[in-house]
Amino acid sequence: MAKTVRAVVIAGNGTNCEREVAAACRMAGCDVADVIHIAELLAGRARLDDYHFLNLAGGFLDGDDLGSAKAGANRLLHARIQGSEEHLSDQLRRFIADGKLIMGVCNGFQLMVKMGLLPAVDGDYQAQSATLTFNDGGRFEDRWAYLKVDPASPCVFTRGLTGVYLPVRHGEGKFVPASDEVLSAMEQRNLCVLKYSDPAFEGPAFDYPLNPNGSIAAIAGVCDPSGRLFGLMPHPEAYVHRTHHPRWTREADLPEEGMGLWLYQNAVRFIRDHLL
Ligand SMILES: NC(=O)CC[C@H](N)C(=O)O
Repeated sequence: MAKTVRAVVIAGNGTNCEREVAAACRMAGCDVADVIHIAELLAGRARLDDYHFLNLAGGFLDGDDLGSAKAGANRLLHARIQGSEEHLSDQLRRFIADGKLIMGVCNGFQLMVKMGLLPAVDGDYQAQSATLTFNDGGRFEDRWAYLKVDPASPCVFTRGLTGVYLPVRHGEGKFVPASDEVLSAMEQRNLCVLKYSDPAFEGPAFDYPLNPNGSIAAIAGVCDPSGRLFGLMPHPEAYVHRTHHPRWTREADLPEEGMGLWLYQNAVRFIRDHLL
């Protein structure tokens, strides 16, 4: 296990992007990218402690009943490991305290926000301080979006990036902080990592269609103050190769690697530099 970069993707109860996320992890240089069913973790047959990089994939956890990822958040927060006194949340707290990385995509981002893992402005990873709710348009949005990166953000995953172009596919992508205080604390600490933007990545785009869901302050992705926990509505695992680009047959000069891969490569670089 020594010197190997180990990623895990949690699956089950309605996730549908776990294989793509695992493939992106491997393409970015993870030596291990295991897809583990949540039931395996709860049975104690797999442990978060064995990994450096936890991925929460997109999908429709519990059929979006009660609001996307709400039931899943309760499960991850309160479920006990069978035959033990330990809760899964104990493993999760240890994972964060050990300086490891977590990325939630779409339903995984909704899960992190509803658990309180993001934005966690005060470093309290258990109090929910924002939500992701129904798109302003009232419809599921399936399109590509331009995302401007905050260069001053502590986010590990976006280091060195200016902007990325990625697909979104969600019905509940509107990010809403619990209060103006939460929003201003997030802005002050540069936790609003990704904002929907114009195609040149010049500034945030507040209006539809560039902002597909009416997110407050055009927020598309958020990190915690450490920069090691990150969630975003767009799907980086869906653009890891040139041929995933919607106009790849018409646009010459597209690099071989898709822009989404850059986020995973930054994660691997951080793990090699700090955790091995
Ligand atoms: N692609 C996804 O992960 C979708 C998340 C959630 N089911 C929604 O529609 O908002």
